[in-house]
Amino acid sequence: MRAVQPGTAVQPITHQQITLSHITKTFPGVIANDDVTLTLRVGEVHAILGENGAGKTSLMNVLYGIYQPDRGEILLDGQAVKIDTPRAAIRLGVGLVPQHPMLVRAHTVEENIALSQIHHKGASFWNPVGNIRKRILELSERYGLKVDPRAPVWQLSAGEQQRVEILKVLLQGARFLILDEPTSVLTPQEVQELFAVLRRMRQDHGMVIITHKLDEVLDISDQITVLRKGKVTGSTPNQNLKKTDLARMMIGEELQETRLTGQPHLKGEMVHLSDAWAMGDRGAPALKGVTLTVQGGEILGVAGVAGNGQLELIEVLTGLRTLTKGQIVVKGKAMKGQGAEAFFQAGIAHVPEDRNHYGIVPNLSVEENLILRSMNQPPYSKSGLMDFARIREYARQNIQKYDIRTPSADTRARLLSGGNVQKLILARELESNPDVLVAAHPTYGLDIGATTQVHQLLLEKRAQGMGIVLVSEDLDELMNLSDRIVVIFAGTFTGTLTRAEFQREKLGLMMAGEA
Ligand SMILES: Nc1ncnc2c1ncn2[C@@H]1O[C@H](COP(=O)(O)OP(=O)(O)OP(=O)(O)O)[C@@H](O)[C@H]1O
Repeated sequence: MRAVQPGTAVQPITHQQITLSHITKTFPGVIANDDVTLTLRVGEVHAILGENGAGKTSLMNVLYGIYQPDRGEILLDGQAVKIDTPRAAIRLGVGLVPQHPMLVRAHTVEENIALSQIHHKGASFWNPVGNIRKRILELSERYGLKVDPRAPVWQLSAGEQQRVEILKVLLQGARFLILDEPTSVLTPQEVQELFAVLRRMRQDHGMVIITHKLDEVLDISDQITVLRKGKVTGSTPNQNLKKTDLARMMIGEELQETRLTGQPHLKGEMVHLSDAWAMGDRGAPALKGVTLTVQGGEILGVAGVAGNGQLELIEVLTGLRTLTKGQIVVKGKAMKGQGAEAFFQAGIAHVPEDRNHYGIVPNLSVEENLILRSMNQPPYSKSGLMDFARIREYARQNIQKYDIRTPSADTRARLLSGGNVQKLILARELESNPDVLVAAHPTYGLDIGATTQVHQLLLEKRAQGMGIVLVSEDLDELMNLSDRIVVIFAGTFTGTLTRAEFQREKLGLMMAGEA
């Protein structure tokens, strides 16, 4: 076998296009992809748009060798190829940039990249890190992928970690890159940096990007393909298109924006947090003396660039993190030192940021996940006996009400598409009728139709007297829905704005700690 230095492709891959041809993929009760044909070309960013559950991720899993199609084939420059494992995909020049970086936090950038090269066909194990550093620097320079090879991963921002993931696949010799919702973990500035990198990479690569954000699709893509219920409903070059055109292609209707109107009907103080201090996971204070009040009947927006303390704030408000100093009072009761269950019993529900780890029990069914909060209580359980007929009816109603697309109530929650998992969590938390909902990025991963539906639900709940803490990085969402917006920066609040004061530039400066 020819000894090849790690990071060097066995042979340079010069293919110009890869085609998914007439792909059909079914799962029990679902046709995820129905006779789909799509071509990725070097020199193009190809966006795939579609509602939650439309089949975008399944199609990419076929391209990356995770799923085997029932019918159809993959053609590389017109020649049929077999991609039956991710390793086969990598060998043929297909790389996947995961949505959430999967790096070893204690290792450096170059160690992580070296690890990813170990399975590279013919790679040499001799001094892998030394060789890789040079290649990283070359690629960083070529595509503007700024990252320090010697930095430990735990010190990197989400955007930097994503760059490491991109470098990983480039060093594996990828010619075609799959980016599944790459902007979901990024700040607006980081999105622009990523797009600048993609524009430079386009000269040598073909890329497919999945995103629900229509502005981003218009900004970055050359070609747009829309999937609906597993089928391609249209494919068009990105020329003279507007957001409304994309919405119509996706859902067959005009885009509607939901906006809060009228004064809030305040129902009194539900939560009072005063001079709250909490430690972050890295052992430094993440919240430094913040004070806030949430009233019933209002939506309090929390704006900030990720990593400025919002995660810790959410955890403090839901009993997942203990205050090191200060007080938290829920409906007049001091709650400091109590756990998440006590907070839930006190009336606080939570839509977590990391839905797969904290939001669902993946191996339980949709029905079991829906009833998780209340299965031991009447009317679903009496004298220790569960009323399965009632539980089934409850699940049926909520699957319908929240439009959770699932083959059945018995389907394991982990088999739902990302957006439908999010709808399931929202259904469970909102139906527990809390006094306060702490919602972290509640529309993250949702298609535009579902986003509108969630916005309407939040406004309805506000009108019914629920207090809502809405943490989001989407300024439009915050400005459309909030009664007040508090801005968090470096663990402190840089100010609170009321609706009349909402202004994008002002919020941006406050988020950067400059106002
Ligand atoms: N391993 C699996 N087993 C059973 N069903 C699956 C599996 N993977 C996907 N599905 C189903 O296939 C359909 C398409 O899902 P997919 O994840 O491809 O949608 P998506 O367009 O990526 O959605 P989202 O925007 O919500 O991420 C869904 O109904 C989903 O439940």
